[in-house]
Amino acid sequence: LYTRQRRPLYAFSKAYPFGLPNYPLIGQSYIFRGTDEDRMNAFIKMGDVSLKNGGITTVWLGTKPYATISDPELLEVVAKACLDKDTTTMKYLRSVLGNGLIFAPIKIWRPRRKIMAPTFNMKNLQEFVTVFDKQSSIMVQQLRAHAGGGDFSFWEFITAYTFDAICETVLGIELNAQKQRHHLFITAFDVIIQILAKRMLSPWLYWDWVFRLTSNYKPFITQRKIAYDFFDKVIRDRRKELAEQGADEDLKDRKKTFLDMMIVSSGGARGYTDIELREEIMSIVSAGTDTSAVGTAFVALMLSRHPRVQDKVYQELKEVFGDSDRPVTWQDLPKLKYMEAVIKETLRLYPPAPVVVRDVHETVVLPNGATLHPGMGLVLHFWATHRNTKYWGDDVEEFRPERFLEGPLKHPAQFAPFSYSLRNCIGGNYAIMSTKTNLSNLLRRYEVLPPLSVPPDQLLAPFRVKFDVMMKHCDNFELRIRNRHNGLRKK
Ligand code: HEM
Repeated sequence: LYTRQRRPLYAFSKAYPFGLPNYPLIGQSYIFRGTDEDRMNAFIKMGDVSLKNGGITTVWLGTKPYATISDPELLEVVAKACLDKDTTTMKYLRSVLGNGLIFAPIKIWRPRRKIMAPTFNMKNLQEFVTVFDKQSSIMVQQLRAHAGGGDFSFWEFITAYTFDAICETVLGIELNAQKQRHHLFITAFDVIIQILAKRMLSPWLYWDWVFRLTSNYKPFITQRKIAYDFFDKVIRDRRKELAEQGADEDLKDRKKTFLDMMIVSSGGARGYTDIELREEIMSIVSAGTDTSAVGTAFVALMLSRHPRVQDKVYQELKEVFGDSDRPVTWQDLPKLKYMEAVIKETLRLYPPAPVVVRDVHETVVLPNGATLHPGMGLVLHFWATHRNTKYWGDDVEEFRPERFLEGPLKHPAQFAPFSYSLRNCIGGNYAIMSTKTNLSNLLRRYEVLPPLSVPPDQLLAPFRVKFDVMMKHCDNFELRIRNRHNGLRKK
């Protein structure tokens, strides 16, 4: 494997070493052995070494070296120069999402991003706030059984909320995941993600013939079909409805969904095929559900550990809503400035997508003189960038939302939970608006408290986290809630 073309890769790795043995065929991928928590710890270790080495280190996954970046100045350059996702690890996600925006090769990605971008404009997002409000009010109702009770997992409530909100805004259907639980389609999604996460970080499963021999293959195929059938039916029904109305270009009088808008913006009946539509719709659903749920759930955990911060959020809610339990409107959201700082500070410490993996196709010279070469991979390490003391100061591990209210950051790429540059998250504003609406309803009704299972002297310890295709809390986002007796809610 040591050929002349690969010489620069070895030279790079020598200049920015990770410091662990690099074995033939598996490289350093053995650091990802073990549980989901071990996998996240391996990513954290990569980030720590990168920070210690001035924001860059090299980790070998199989026979490919990955430059791991944690300095915003370097991150800014590579995020712009290397737009293609890493084929080695991401092709397995493509085996489900096809050429959907999130993993599409760059040639397909460009025109598709142009079609999707306008559907996320602010006016459309504002209309979705009524859906966020309706669905989060259901969540608040469902939580009643736990008010004043013991520890419970917030995860199942918040994940059902995001599924309901996403399915209504994207597809225009009421999934009712919050009321029904265990929806066939959600189970399918869960199983697919678990299997893909394992495959992506296990080079020995990269060969299809090996994967086919494992016990994961059959459930993967079965669940993928369930997911496809679900989306295909929604798309067929929607097309039919639009055709029956005889005006698939005119959405003026109906409540818009991403599916409708995508049919229109791709060119109506002459635009996206059903498969292309399914790819795009599945991309939004899969990119938008777990990420938002993880983000909001970590905010709730943080508030449960930081009562003074929670008090300030509550005071702000009182200023905006007074004593009313009225629905949240889009006009309320920009007023919740402190809440926004709390959300950002949580995303800084616990970014739901802690890393993004890209490919290097052309030579790129970095501001520190390092040169990336074709054949390398790239890890944009947001977790570590968010802990870079050069930009954040020595209190990086502290939860201090005020840092987002103290004027502009030192570098635009030092805070990148939604990634950076052209291929960043298209749903960042959607996520913040959905989270703010959800928290406004949750926190007007309940106070969130830490779980009794965690000893008081451990409450401010960093959370134990794990990685499937996303970062999550090892203890399933356990907390307690209590009704606010002095509260705003009259019901
Ligand atoms: C807290 C919530 C969220 C986080 C932390 C997050 C984070 C990210 C990240 C890190 C990427 C990868 C960007 C890259 O490769 O550099 C991404 C891409 C994407 N996200 Fe999000 N996301 C969130 C919510 C959402 C929501 C709510 C939606 C849709 C409703 C969404 C839709 C997408 C799509 C479609 C892409 C692919 C964009 C492209 O490749 O052009 N995300 N997101």
